[in-house]
Amino acid sequence: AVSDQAFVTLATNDVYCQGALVLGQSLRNQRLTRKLVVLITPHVSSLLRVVLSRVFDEVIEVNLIDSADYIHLAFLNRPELGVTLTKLHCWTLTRYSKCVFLDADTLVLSNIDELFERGEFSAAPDPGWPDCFNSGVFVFQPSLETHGLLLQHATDHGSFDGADQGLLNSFFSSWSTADIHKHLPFIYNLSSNTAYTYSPAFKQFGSSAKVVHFLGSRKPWNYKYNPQTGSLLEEGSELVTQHQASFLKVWWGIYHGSILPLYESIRDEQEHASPGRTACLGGVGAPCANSAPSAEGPCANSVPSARNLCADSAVGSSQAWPAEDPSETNVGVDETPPSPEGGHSEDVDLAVSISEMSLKEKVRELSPEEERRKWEEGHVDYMGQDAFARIQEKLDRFLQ
Ligand SMILES: O=c1ccn([C@@H]2O[C@H](COP(=O)(O)OP(=O)(O)O[C@H]3O[C@H](CO)[C@@H](O)[C@H](O)[C@H]3O)[C@@H](O)[C@H]2O)c(=O)[nH]1
Ligand SMILES: [Mn+2]
Repeated sequence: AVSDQAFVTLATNDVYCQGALVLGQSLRNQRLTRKLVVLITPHVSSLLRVVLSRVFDEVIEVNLIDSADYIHLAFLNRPELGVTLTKLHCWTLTRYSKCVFLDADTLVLSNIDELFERGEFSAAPDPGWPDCFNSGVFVFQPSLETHGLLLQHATDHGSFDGADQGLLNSFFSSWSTADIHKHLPFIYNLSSNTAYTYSPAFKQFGSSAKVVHFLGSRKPWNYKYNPQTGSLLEEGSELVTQHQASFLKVWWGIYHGSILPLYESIRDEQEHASPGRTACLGGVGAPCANSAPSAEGPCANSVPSARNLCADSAVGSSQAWPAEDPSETNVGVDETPPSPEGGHSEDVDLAVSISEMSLKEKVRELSPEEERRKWEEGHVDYMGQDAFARIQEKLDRFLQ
C-alpha cells in the first residue's frame, strides 16, 4: 500500500454523499492500495459523517466555495453547480504527494492504480467538447501554491461555465496540445449517457471501461431500483440505454449490498449504546426519524414491511449563496465558514420496500391546499407525508 497517495472525492450535501459512498466502496472492491479521502462541507449531517467514516480513511471538512455565477451556470443549464468550485480544495491535501480526484457520481469497475503513474494535470476529454477535459476524473499534485493560484484565477477571470470544469480548463489551458500523456483514455471517464453516440466504438472498447461517470443532471440516485429482481424501474420519458441501465444496476447493487447495511449496523450500534432511547446520532441525524412523533417507537414504521432511513430532519438549507450583484460575471469566490455546531444538512430520504428502493431529496413542506390537490390527483405519498401514522395523528388531533 502507498500511504502518501490518495483517491479523493467531494460531497457538499447528504445526497451527493450517497454517490461518494458507492464510489468509495467501488474502489475498495478493486483491491485498494491508496488512501481514500472524502472532502465534505459543513452542511453534511452527522449521520452521513459517521457512514462516510466507515468507507473512507479520511473525512475532511472544508469550506464551501460557491461561484454564485448564475449567468454562466445558466448556459450549462445546471444552476446547482456553482458549489463544485469547492473541488479546488483538494489541492490543499499536501500530506499526499499525488492524488486522483473522482466525482461523487463516478463508479470504478476495475483497479485504476496505473493512474498514479501520470502527472499533473491529467484528465480525459469531455464528450461534449473534446478539446476540453472533463473534470470528473483527474490526476493532480496537492500544493498550497497551486491552490492559491487557482483561487486567484477564479477571482481574476471567473469560470466560463460558472463551475470547476471551466475554471480548470482555462487554468490548465495547455492540456489539449502540450502532452499526450496527460490525456487519459476515455475508459477512465466513460460518460454513461453520451458514449453511445458513437456506438461502434462503444461496442469495440466499452467492455474495457474502468470508470463510469453518470454525468448530467440525472444521477443514479434519481432512479428507482428493485432489489429483488436487481432491475431498474423505468420512470419518466427519458430513455435509458441498455448499457446505461447495466451501469446503473452496478451502482444500485453496491448501494443495496454494501452501503445500506452500513446504515443498519450504525443504527444497531446506536441502539445498543443507548437502549430505549431514540436512535439519534449527535442529535442531528436520526436514521429512523421518518415515523410520526406519535408512532409506537423510534423505529416503528408506518408502512408494513418497509424501512425508512431518514438522514436528517432539519429543513434542507440551500447551497446557493446569492451574489451581491447577479450581473457580476466573475466568480466572486465566496467561502462560507464552517458552522461551529457542525451544521445540518440537505435532506435525504431513503425509502426501502420489498420491491422498490429510491433515494429522495426532501422537498419543502407543501401548503395544505397543495397537499390536498396532490391527494385528490391521486399522488399519495404513502411512505412520508401520507403515511398512515401521520394520518392517524391528524385524526387524533381532529377528534380531540
Ligand atoms: O451539489 C453538489 C454538486 C456537486 N458536488 C460535487 O461536485 C461534483 C461535480 O458535480 P456533478 O453533478 O457530478 O457534475 P457533472 O454532471 O459531472 O458535470 C460536469 O460539470 C461540472 C461543473 O463544471 C464538473 O464538476 C463535472 O466534473 C463535469 O462532469 C459531484 O460529483 C460532487 O462530487 C457536490 O458535492 N454537491
Ligand atoms: Mn460528475
